[in-house]
Amino acid sequence: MPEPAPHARPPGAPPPKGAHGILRSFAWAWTGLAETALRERNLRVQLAAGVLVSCFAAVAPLAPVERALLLLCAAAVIAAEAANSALEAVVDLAAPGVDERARIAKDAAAGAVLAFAAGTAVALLAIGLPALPALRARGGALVVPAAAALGVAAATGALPSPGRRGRVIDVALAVGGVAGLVPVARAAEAPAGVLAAALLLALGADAARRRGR
Ligand SMILES: Nc1ncnc2c1ncn2[C@@H]1O[C@H](COP(=O)(O)OP(=O)(O)OP(=O)(O)O)[C@@H](O)[C@H]1O
Repeated sequence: MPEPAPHARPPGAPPPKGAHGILRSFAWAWTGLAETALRERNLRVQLAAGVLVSCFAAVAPLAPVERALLLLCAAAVIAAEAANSALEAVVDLAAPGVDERARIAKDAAAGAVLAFAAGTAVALLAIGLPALPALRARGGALVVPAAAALGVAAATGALPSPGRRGRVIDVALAVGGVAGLVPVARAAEAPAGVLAAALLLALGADAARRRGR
């Protein structure tokens, strides 16, 4: 049997740092989010909530900085949940059994997610409540976009959920989600929120594609 080259990487080992392009790094980061959505129920809930916040930011009459703040908050909650999941994995690797330091680390990381989520809720109230009279004035015109936003959120949260189901269900959820984005886009005052909702739906759909691989 031939000897392996002295500097050959063992199978499955990560490539040396800096030996790949920025697109490859982006793809791994995206994979990390998709796989976390498959594992963590909390992240699936946050993806769905992120869709609702994004649709609100798209449709409500807000200043650009208010829209940006809401979208940033939604992204921060998702980022915090991904970091929390990473920390849990590292803690389980370092301390597989019950350990007081493991508990402290996990609870502190969960607290970071809670802080971001609470901040987002407060920002939503502070920015969203003053916009309600203007939204109410648009009356029935917003019923369909609001129902569609709920549908997109439900599809985004359901796509990565565990359980055995046919691919056809996933495809129906993804197509339904895309169709739901259309009325939201039509009612939107700015495209950034629609783009954010579409990205979250794409993440959910990609996670579903990876399920059972
Ligand atoms: N190795 C451990 N040693 C001691 N306590 C632990 C350990 N792992 C978890 N715990 C405690 O149990 C709680 C729940 O742990 P679990 O891993 O189920 O987190 P979780 O509820 O899924 O958290 P999250 O919702 O952030 O993913 C932790 O917050 C922590 O208080």
